[in-house]
Amino acid sequence: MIRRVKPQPIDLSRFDAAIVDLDGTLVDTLGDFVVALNLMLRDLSLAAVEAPAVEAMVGKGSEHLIASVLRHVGAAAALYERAWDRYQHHYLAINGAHARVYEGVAAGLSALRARGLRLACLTNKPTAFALPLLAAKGLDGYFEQVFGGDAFERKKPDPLPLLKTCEALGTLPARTLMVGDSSNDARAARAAGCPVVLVSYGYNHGEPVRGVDADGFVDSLLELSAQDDLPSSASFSL
Ligand SMILES: O=C(O)COP(=O)(O)O
Ligand SMILES: [Mg+2]
Repeated sequence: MIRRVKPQPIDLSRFDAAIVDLDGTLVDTLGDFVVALNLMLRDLSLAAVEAPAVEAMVGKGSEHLIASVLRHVGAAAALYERAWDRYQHHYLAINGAHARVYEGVAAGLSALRARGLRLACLTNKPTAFALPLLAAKGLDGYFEQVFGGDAFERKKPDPLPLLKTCEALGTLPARTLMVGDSSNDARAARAAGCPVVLVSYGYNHGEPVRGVDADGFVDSLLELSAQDDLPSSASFSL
Protein backbone atom coordinates (compact mmCIF):
# COMPACT_ATOMS: atom_id res chain seq x y z
CA MET A 1 0.00 0.00 0.00
CA ILE A 2 1.34 3.46 -0.89
CA ARG A 3 1.31 5.71 2.17
CA ARG A 4 0.47 9.23 1.14
CA VAL A 5 1.70 11.96 3.44
CA LYS A 6 -0.46 15.04 3.25
CA PRO A 7 1.86 17.93 2.37
CA GLN A 8 2.05 20.26 5.31
CA PRO A 9 4.55 22.83 6.50
CA ILE A 10 7.21 21.71 8.91
CA ASP A 11 6.79 23.38 12.29
CA LEU A 12 10.23 24.91 12.78
CA SER A 13 9.27 26.13 16.24
CA ARG A 14 9.78 22.52 17.36
CA PHE A 15 13.52 22.96 16.79
CA ASP A 16 16.34 24.87 18.47
CA ALA A 17 18.95 23.96 15.87
CA ALA A 18 19.60 22.32 12.52
CA ILE A 19 22.56 20.15 11.55
CA VAL A 20 23.22 20.49 7.83
CA ASP A 21 25.17 18.08 5.61
CA LEU A 22 27.62 19.56 3.07
CA ASP A 23 28.19 17.52 -0.14
CA GLY A 24 24.94 17.08 -2.06
CA THR A 25 23.02 19.34 0.34
CA LEU A 26 24.81 22.73 0.44
CA VAL A 27 27.27 22.37 -2.42
CA ASP A 28 27.31 20.27 -5.61
CA THR A 29 30.90 19.05 -5.31
CA LEU A 30 30.70 16.17 -7.79
CA GLY A 31 32.95 18.08 -10.24
CA ASP A 32 35.64 18.54 -7.56
CA PHE A 33 35.53 14.85 -6.68
CA VAL A 34 35.84 13.77 -10.32
CA VAL A 35 38.71 16.16 -11.11
CA ALA A 36 40.72 15.33 -7.94
CA LEU A 37 40.16 11.59 -8.35
CA ASN A 38 41.22 11.61 -12.00
CA LEU A 39 44.39 13.60 -11.22
CA MET A 40 45.10 11.01 -8.51
CA LEU A 41 44.47 8.13 -10.95
CA ARG A 42 46.70 9.76 -13.56
CA ASP A 43 49.54 10.01 -11.01
CA LEU A 44 49.12 6.28 -10.36
CA SER A 45 48.96 5.49 -14.12
CA LEU A 46 45.43 4.14 -13.71
CA ALA A 47 42.31 4.53 -15.90
CA ALA A 48 39.99 7.51 -15.32
CA VAL A 49 36.52 7.37 -13.69
CA GLU A 50 33.28 8.92 -14.96
CA ALA A 51 31.03 11.24 -12.95
CA PRO A 52 28.03 8.86 -12.59
CA ALA A 53 30.24 6.17 -11.02
CA VAL A 54 31.75 8.72 -8.63
CA GLU A 55 28.30 10.08 -7.69
CA ALA A 56 27.26 6.66 -6.39
CA MET A 57 30.41 6.40 -4.24
CA VAL A 58 30.31 9.85 -2.58
CA GLY A 59 28.97 10.41 0.92
CA LYS A 60 30.83 7.95 3.11
CA GLY A 61 34.03 9.93 3.48
CA SER A 62 37.25 10.17 1.45
CA GLU A 63 38.72 6.85 2.69
CA HIS A 64 35.66 4.97 1.44
CA LEU A 65 35.68 6.96 -1.82
CA ILE A 66 39.31 6.22 -2.63
CA ALA A 67 39.02 2.52 -1.77
CA SER A 68 35.86 2.29 -3.93
CA VAL A 69 37.51 4.08 -6.88
CA LEU A 70 40.59 1.84 -6.74
CA ARG A 71 38.29 -1.20 -6.77
CA HIS A 72 36.26 0.32 -9.62
CA VAL A 73 39.32 0.71 -11.88
CA GLY A 74 40.64 -2.73 -10.91
CA ALA A 75 43.69 -1.43 -9.00
CA ALA A 76 45.37 -3.19 -6.08
CA ALA A 77 44.18 -2.16 -2.62
CA ALA A 78 47.88 -1.87 -1.68
CA LEU A 79 47.96 1.41 -3.66
CA TYR A 80 45.67 3.01 -1.08
CA GLU A 81 48.30 4.98 0.90
CA ARG A 82 49.82 6.54 -2.22
CA ALA A 83 46.36 7.21 -3.64
CA TRP A 84 45.25 8.97 -0.44
CA ASP A 85 48.36 11.15 -0.49
CA ARG A 86 47.86 12.17 -4.16
CA TYR A 87 44.11 12.67 -3.67
CA GLN A 88 44.62 14.99 -0.71
CA HIS A 89 47.20 17.00 -2.64
CA HIS A 90 44.95 17.44 -5.69
CA TYR A 91 41.69 17.97 -3.79
CA LEU A 92 43.15 20.79 -1.68
CA ALA A 93 44.52 22.43 -4.84
CA ILE A 94 41.18 22.47 -6.69
CA ASN A 95 38.76 22.55 -3.69
CA GLY A 96 35.63 24.44 -4.80
CA ALA A 97 36.82 25.21 -8.35
CA HIS A 98 34.43 22.66 -9.92
CA ALA A 99 31.67 22.99 -7.32
CA ARG A 100 28.61 25.23 -7.01
CA VAL A 101 26.26 26.15 -4.21
CA TYR A 102 22.75 24.79 -4.83
CA GLU A 103 19.94 27.24 -5.44
CA GLY A 104 18.16 28.43 -2.31
CA VAL A 105 20.99 27.52 0.07
CA ALA A 106 22.11 30.99 1.18
CA ALA A 107 18.54 32.30 1.39
CA GLY A 108 17.41 29.12 3.17
CA LEU A 109 20.21 29.26 5.76
CA SER A 110 19.51 32.96 6.36
CA ALA A 111 15.83 32.22 6.84
CA LEU A 112 16.54 29.37 9.28
CA ARG A 113 18.80 31.68 11.28
CA ALA A 114 16.15 34.41 11.18
CA ARG A 115 13.69 31.91 12.66
CA GLY A 116 16.07 31.49 15.59
CA LEU A 117 17.64 28.15 14.68
CA ARG A 118 21.29 27.61 15.51
CA LEU A 119 23.22 25.93 12.71
CA ALA A 120 26.01 23.38 12.52
CA CYS A 121 27.52 21.78 9.42
CA LEU A 122 28.30 18.07 9.74
CA THR A 123 29.94 16.31 6.82
CA ASN A 124 31.83 13.08 6.21
CA LYS A 125 34.32 15.15 4.20
CA PRO A 126 37.63 15.73 6.03
CA THR A 127 37.48 18.94 8.11
CA ALA A 128 40.53 20.29 6.23
CA PHE A 129 38.51 20.10 2.97
CA ALA A 130 35.22 21.33 4.46
CA LEU A 131 36.41 24.56 6.11
CA PRO A 132 38.08 26.16 3.04
CA LEU A 133 35.20 25.04 0.81
CA LEU A 134 32.56 26.68 3.02
CA ALA A 135 34.69 29.85 3.18
CA ALA A 136 35.28 29.91 -0.60
CA LYS A 137 31.54 29.58 -1.22
CA GLY A 138 30.60 32.25 1.35
CA LEU A 139 28.77 29.77 3.57
CA ASP A 140 31.06 29.69 6.61
CA GLY A 141 29.36 32.57 8.43
CA TYR A 142 26.09 30.65 8.89
CA PHE A 143 27.50 27.91 11.09
CA GLU A 144 28.46 27.96 14.77
CA GLN A 145 30.17 24.61 14.40
CA VAL A 146 31.69 22.72 11.45
CA PHE A 147 32.67 19.06 11.91
CA GLY A 148 34.25 16.84 9.26
CA GLY A 149 34.37 13.07 8.94
CA ASP A 150 37.60 12.99 10.95
CA ALA A 151 36.24 15.06 13.85
CA PHE A 152 34.88 12.06 15.76
CA GLU A 153 35.66 8.37 16.17
CA ARG A 154 32.97 7.30 13.71
CA LYS A 155 31.26 8.88 10.69
CA LYS A 156 27.61 9.05 9.60
CA PRO A 157 25.58 6.73 9.35
CA ASP A 158 26.76 6.15 12.92
CA PRO A 159 24.78 8.41 15.29
CA LEU A 160 27.92 9.51 17.18
CA PRO A 161 28.73 12.60 15.02
CA LEU A 162 25.15 13.87 15.39
CA LEU A 163 25.11 13.29 19.15
CA LYS A 164 28.47 15.07 19.49
CA THR A 165 27.25 17.97 17.34
CA CYS A 166 24.12 18.32 19.50
CA GLU A 167 26.40 18.32 22.53
CA ALA A 168 28.56 21.07 21.00
CA LEU A 169 25.45 23.13 20.22
CA GLY A 170 23.96 22.39 23.64
CA THR A 171 20.70 21.15 22.09
CA LEU A 172 18.57 18.02 22.58
CA PRO A 173 18.56 15.60 19.60
CA ALA A 174 14.72 15.63 19.53
CA ARG A 175 14.85 19.43 19.08
CA THR A 176 17.64 19.33 16.48
CA LEU A 177 16.70 18.83 12.83
CA MET A 178 19.08 16.96 10.52
CA VAL A 179 19.05 18.22 6.93
CA GLY A 180 20.84 15.97 4.45
CA ASP A 181 20.78 14.34 1.03
CA SER A 182 21.26 10.65 1.71
CA SER A 183 20.30 7.51 3.58
CA ASN A 184 23.58 8.00 5.44
CA ASP A 185 22.24 11.20 6.97
CA ALA A 186 18.80 9.70 7.63
CA ARG A 187 20.13 6.56 9.33
CA ALA A 188 22.45 8.61 11.55
CA ALA A 189 19.59 10.95 12.45
CA ARG A 190 17.14 8.15 13.24
CA ALA A 191 19.69 6.42 15.48
CA ALA A 192 20.55 9.71 17.24
CA GLY A 193 16.87 10.64 17.76
CA CYS A 194 17.00 13.71 15.50
CA PRO A 195 14.09 14.34 13.09
CA VAL A 196 15.38 14.36 9.51
CA VAL A 197 14.49 16.12 6.26
CA LEU A 198 16.23 15.25 2.97
CA VAL A 199 16.76 17.42 -0.10
CA SER A 200 15.60 15.90 -3.37
CA TYR A 201 18.61 17.01 -5.47
CA GLY A 202 21.66 15.38 -3.83
CA TYR A 203 23.59 12.15 -4.35
CA ASN A 204 22.08 9.48 -2.05
CA HIS A 205 24.60 6.87 -3.19
CA GLY A 206 23.02 6.83 -6.67
CA GLU A 207 19.58 5.71 -5.37
CA PRO A 208 16.23 7.61 -5.53
CA VAL A 209 16.13 9.68 -2.33
CA ARG A 210 12.36 9.54 -1.82
CA GLY A 211 12.67 5.83 -1.01
CA VAL A 212 14.67 6.68 2.14
CA ASP A 213 13.03 6.57 5.57
CA ALA A 214 12.93 10.28 6.49
CA ASP A 215 10.44 12.71 8.02
CA GLY A 216 10.22 14.90 4.95
CA PHE A 217 11.67 15.92 1.59
CA VAL A 218 12.25 19.39 0.12
CA ASP A 219 13.44 20.65 -3.25
CA SER A 220 15.51 23.45 -1.68
CA LEU A 221 16.63 24.80 1.70
CA LEU A 222 14.53 27.87 1.02
CA GLU A 223 11.48 25.62 0.74
CA LEU A 224 12.35 24.12 4.12
CA SER A 225 12.44 27.52 5.77
CA ALA A 226 9.23 28.75 4.11
CA GLN A 227 6.31 27.75 6.31
CA ASP A 228 3.60 29.15 4.07
CA ASP A 229 2.72 28.45 0.49
CA LEU A 230 4.71 25.23 0.11
CA PRO A 231 4.88 23.77 -3.40
CA SER A 232 3.00 20.51 -3.82
CA SER A 233 6.22 18.47 -4.07
CA ALA A 234 7.07 19.18 -0.44
CA SER A 235 5.86 16.59 2.02
CA PHE A 236 6.38 16.23 5.73
CA SER A 237 5.14 13.77 8.28
CA LEU A 238 6.51 15.73 11.23
O1 LIG B 1 31.77 11.58 1.75
C1 LIG B 1 31.99 12.80 1.60
O2 LIG B 1 33.14 13.26 1.44
C2 LIG B 1 30.83 13.75 1.60
O3 LIG B 1 30.03 13.59 2.67
P1 LIG B 1 28.75 14.46 3.13
O4 LIG B 1 27.64 14.17 2.19
O5 LIG B 1 28.56 13.91 4.51
O6 LIG B 1 29.12 15.94 3.12
MG1 LIG C 1 25.74 14.48 1.54
